[in-house]
Amino acid sequence: MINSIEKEKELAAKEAIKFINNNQIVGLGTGSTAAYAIKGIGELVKNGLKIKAIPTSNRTKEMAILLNIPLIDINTIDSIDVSIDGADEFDSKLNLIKGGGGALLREKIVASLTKELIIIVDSTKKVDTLGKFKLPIEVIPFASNYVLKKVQFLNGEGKIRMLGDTEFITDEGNYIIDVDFGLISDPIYLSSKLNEIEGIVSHGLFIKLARKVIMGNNDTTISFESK
Ligand SMILES: O=C[C@H](O)[C@H](O)[C@H](O)COP(=O)(O)O
Repeated sequence: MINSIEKEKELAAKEAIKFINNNQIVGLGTGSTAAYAIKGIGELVKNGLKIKAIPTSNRTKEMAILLNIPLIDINTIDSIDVSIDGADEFDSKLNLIKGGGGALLREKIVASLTKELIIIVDSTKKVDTLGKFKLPIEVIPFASNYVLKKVQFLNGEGKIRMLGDTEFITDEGNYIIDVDFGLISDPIYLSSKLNEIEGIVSHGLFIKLARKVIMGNNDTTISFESK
């Protein structure tokens, strides 16, 4: 089982990197599936592909440096041509839950700047309705208790993510609250309500950002395109 899931991730990644062209600015996602794409991009660069990349986390940055993938400062560009990233869940409208690895804030900024966001997943990530995966919400530490209380009014039961005995700290120095909202029948509404809460820096609902989801499915891949 484990191996077939890894195979699906790798197949999806291999398919996605075919959409990268010379001289593009490329967003590099975070997580175990995105790592396959980064490895593949490293190979392409070794073989002469000319790109400049923007990593979505410190982990991804380290990996890109090890693979000699040239990087560019996000604050010097106006848009990103293509980004390849993973997801924790996706639905038929290509709305996503992201942030299982805690990188959602930079990922969402990169996704928002991207012309073509390609999401790569294994077949366990496809759902009819988002919400089985607890929604990661990035909060400034000062507001964590306030946000925990506020999400209760939206029927969310949250817990601060821990790493052993201490709070998990994101690349931007924040906490993550993982919130169980039950099944999310209206992700657009929930997203807008969460955007109104002071202290939330970002949340893992990615609405209408993905252009394409490439899902590994046994020995092949299936592509879902946004309408
Ligand atoms: O914060 C992490 C990211 O949103 C990941 O892309 C997401 O959690 C999926 O990760 P994986 O490919 O390891 O399942």
